[in-house]
Amino acid sequence: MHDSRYITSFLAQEEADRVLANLNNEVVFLDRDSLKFRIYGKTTQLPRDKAFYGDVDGDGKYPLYRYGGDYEPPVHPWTRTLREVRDLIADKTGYLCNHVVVNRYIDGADHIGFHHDKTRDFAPDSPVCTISLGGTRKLVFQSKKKAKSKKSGKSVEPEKAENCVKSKNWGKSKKSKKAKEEDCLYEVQHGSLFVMGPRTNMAYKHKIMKTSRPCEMRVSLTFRNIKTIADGSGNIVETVN
Ligand SMILES: O=C(O)CCC(=O)C(=O)O
Ligand SMILES: [Fe+2]
Repeated sequence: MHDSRYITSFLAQEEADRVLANLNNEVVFLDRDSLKFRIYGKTTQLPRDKAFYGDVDGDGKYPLYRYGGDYEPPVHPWTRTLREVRDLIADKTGYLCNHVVVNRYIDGADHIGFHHDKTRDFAPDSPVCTISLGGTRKLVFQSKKKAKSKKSGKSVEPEKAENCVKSKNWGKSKKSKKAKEEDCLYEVQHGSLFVMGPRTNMAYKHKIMKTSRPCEMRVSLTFRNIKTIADGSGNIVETVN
């Protein structure tokens, strides 16, 4: 799909197991109550856990990723394992990231709805590199053009993508009417890397679907290269290009 890539076994099974076990000890997640947000006038808890880590220097300067919430959570210095994975991605793909959002989906009810990533703080043309750990979940893309054309009644062909699996009854049963609206579905599995390019993020919305099937906890590491740097008090001090 456009400029994205899905690499199933970026980390070997044992390596992915070790990374997940280490992160369970190292990462401190924010309280879900601190991440409450308003939707349609109602205050709702975020349906996943989050934590922010990255390049925090000796003076407390850190990469600032304004992702759209009212509250800018603190960015902690890399843990040993997060830095290790960041370095591995840089070695293998050439993408050097200075920031990661760790998402934890405890069960199938935890999810992230359709959205595109806010890019105002991204280094130009940089991708989002996502490592998946734990339970397999469905990552779904829907083209913004198609969502629009649904309103205008015009049809738009979905793009063909490599490694993009379709659900079993994709487009067949009435139940999967929703699936017809989705262009591309990846079953993001333990140890995989999804590189979402800037053009994909611009042309598509993405989500991690809810599921009613039993599923293991999933942790995703969403690495980004952030150009906006803030000081310890949260004031923007520089923009690196
Ligand atoms: O958990 C994932 O793989 C996706 C998370 C995501 O889309 C985001 O944090 O913006
Ligand atoms: Fe996202």
